[in-house]
Amino acid sequence: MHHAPLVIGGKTLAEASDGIGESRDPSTGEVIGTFARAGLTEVDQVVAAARHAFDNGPWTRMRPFERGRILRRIGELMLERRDDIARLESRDSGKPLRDAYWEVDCSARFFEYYAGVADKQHGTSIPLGRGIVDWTVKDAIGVSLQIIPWNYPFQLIARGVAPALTAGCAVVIKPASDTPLSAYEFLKICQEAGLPDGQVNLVNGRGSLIGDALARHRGVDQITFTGSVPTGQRVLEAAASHAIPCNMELGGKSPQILFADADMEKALPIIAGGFLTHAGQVCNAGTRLLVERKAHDDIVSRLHDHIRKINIGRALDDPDMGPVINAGHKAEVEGFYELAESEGQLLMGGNLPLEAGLAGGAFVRPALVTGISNTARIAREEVFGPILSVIPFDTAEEAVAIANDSDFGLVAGVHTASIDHAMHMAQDLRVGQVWVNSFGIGLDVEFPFGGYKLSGFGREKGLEAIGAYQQIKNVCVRFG
Ligand SMILES: NC(=O)C1=CN([C@@H]2O[C@H](COP(=O)(O)OP(=O)(O)OC[C@H]3O[C@@H](n4cnc5c(N)ncnc54)[C@H](O)[C@@H]3O)[C@@H](O)[C@H]2O)C=CC1
Repeated sequence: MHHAPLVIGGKTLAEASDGIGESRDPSTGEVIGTFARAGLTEVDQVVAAARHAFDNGPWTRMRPFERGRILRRIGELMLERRDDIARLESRDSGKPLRDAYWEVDCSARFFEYYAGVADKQHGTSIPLGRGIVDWTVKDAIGVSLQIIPWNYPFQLIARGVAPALTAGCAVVIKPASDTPLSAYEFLKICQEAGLPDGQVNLVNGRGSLIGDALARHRGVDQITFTGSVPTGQRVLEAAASHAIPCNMELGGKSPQILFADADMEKALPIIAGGFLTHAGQVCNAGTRLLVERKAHDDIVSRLHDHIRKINIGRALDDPDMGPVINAGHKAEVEGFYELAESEGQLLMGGNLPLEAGLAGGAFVRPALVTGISNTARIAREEVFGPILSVIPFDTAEEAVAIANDSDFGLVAGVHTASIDHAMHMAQDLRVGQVWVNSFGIGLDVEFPFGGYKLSGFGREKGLEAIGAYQQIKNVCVRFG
């Protein structure tokens, strides 16, 4: 049985003021770990520890290449422990084992990548004429609060913490209570790699209690949040109470646009992966399939054949699709199936695992919805489950109009053999990222990621992410 303590200023605290929480395996419903649940007392302590590390600790004063060496070591240690971390993450979050391995590998890539840019954070020199020298420096912003959701807990910690440390920040991590376990593995790796005490701190606990108190805390200088739109809006209100900047990575209802000229054999697994990965519990899941009308019946029949064969099972057995995060979320997803049935035709797939031991799991079946338009609720609301809304279009202009007719704007996929269609879509789609004949390429940490509209603002990943953790200071010197 795992236990995740708090880690505050380098000290490990097995107990906390809000008691002990339990974490369940979504594949079986069984308790697999416990965690110390922080309350308001620990909120003050953890912010004080991070502030102390930032204001007085060695990290911000270290030469950037030395910081880079420690960051690189964190990535190496992740890869050395990938088996243990992946198995823990697979059980705690319910994602198939190979996806959990991907999550660890991707986390290591974040640290490798930002280790390499730690010593390349140059300012600029601004010409103002003789007798004046003006330049900018990139200062660390201070204490960064990282509020983490339950779908990719280990990877989303790495995605935010690596650039924050690269910039010289101190960090407080607040994981989601459904997946509290792997964050402690991350903290242990940081300590072993030689990260100074207090530079990264961990507090598990209730979002509405400590998440809110942390976001309002005057000792916090910046917030990176990934999660739902309503919670993100609450975090923004808390941040506004002391006017600090935020990176917001919220939800999506991302379109995949399929033209009849696309290579259907190649497009099919990409479209299916786009809405089935981690049982659809991915912010950038491609859950709206906009299909050129003449290809509609063919792709629906191919997709239905595909999802019929989906093998659903216990995450550690590495099935095609594992469970959703918990029984409450399963009920929500099933509510969306009822909605879909009332709005269009629901085509189900997959075999539910009914053998003994899996009956307590939060399993749902993958589904397609046809016979709807883009005004249907099922085509507009984020389900966070494996359900694909299929909507026909006749022209490229109509495809763009339907794709953009959404509250969200995270990513889009385009499947076509025509360079004109691809370029037209890339120019006109109001989303943060356009994939052509693909929908994700693996360990993609190098390019920026983030949304338009209700999908949020700010960019994660790539060189763009570091800016969130820096202040630009201008220095102007007159001489002579
Ligand atoms: N964009 C994404 O990647 C994700 C989106 N979601 C969406 O959110 C829905 C609900 O999932 P939840 O786990 O309830 O997500 P949530 O958005 O409520 O929680 C995300 C994080 O925020 C924390 N939190 C909750 N209330 C807070 C508050 N008032 N102040 C500060 N932090 C707070 C939570 O403890 C967790 O760490 C999902 O069904 C899905 O639609 C969930 C996870 C990831």
